[in-house]
Amino acid sequence: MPAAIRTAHLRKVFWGRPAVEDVSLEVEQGEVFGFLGPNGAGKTTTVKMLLGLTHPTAGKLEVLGRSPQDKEARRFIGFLPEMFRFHDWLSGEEFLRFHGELYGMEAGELRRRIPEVLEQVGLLGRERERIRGYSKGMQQRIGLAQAILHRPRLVFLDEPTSALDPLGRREVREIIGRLKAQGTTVFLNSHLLSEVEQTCDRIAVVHRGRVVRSGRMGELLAERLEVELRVDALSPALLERLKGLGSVRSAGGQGAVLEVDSEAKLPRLAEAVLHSGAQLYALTPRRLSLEELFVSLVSEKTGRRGA
Ligand SMILES: Nc1ncnc2c1ncn2[C@@H]1O[C@H](COP(=O)(O)OP(=O)(O)OP(=O)(O)O)[C@@H](O)[C@H]1O
Repeated sequence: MPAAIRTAHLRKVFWGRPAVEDVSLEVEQGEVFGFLGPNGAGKTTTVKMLLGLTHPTAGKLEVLGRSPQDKEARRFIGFLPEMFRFHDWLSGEEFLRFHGELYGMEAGELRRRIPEVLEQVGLLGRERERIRGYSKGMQQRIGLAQAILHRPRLVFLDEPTSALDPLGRREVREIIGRLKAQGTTVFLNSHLLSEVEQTCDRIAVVHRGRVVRSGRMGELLAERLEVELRVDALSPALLERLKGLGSVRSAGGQGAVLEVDSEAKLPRLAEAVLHSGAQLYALTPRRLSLEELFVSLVSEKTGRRGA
């Protein structure tokens, strides 16, 4: 089975300025893959190359084992663009029928499939209304229905929940879960990191056009820990030792909070305290959330926090 997406050293330059410097990705079929990065990192440009909407300046890419320009490959791909807003004079049903015909679906199949996807996205009963009158959340739902209508093997979702309330977001997470259960690959682009954390199997973080980190969600989150240390007295010598073991976030008279890159550092922290002659009252490790990991990764490269 070919990878759903494979890129090697993908690069795109607009008017002499690189939007994507060097992106190598491998997404297996059936995975939910999160593609993350701060504004302007090159995510949309990468997705456009994967969809065959813009040509790379350099590098290689394959989607479902084929070139994105290949018409056959396109039949198996679904796409929900960000800020989805067009054909709003059509009713939801007309809009889906129009897209189904573009995908080459037969009339009978469309009659069966349209109510199914409307149900999945929670719009059954509203399909006769014009999209112009839909709320932002309903517009995002009809866009999602369009992206999955032809049962794609690979679906690109660009900020699929930005206009949805918490219930709507949960429903989209459920839809993504069902797509995964059916073996569909989902390539998700989102700034809502708590959602990505709950939804994705693997992620890549892109920054200034380069992949700065990628891997399985669980493994990436296990890589870094925040540790709270409490001691009877934090001497300058102990503080120096702590700085050698991790990145100190805050330090006071009787404690410090620092970030370390593995659990193996925990006994070494305890040793450092004991060797300094201080009394260890507490050593409390905590895993970082995806949002904290993201901020940490991006700010390491730029010196910017709170991205
Ligand atoms: N058609 C274009 N012509 C010139 N520059 C472009 C074009 N498209 C994107 N860029 C530039 O390339 C860089 C990457 O943009 P891109 O839209 O890929 O980022 P992004 O990661 O999707 O950002 P966001 O999260 O804000 O959507 C930006 O500096 C952008 O201004």
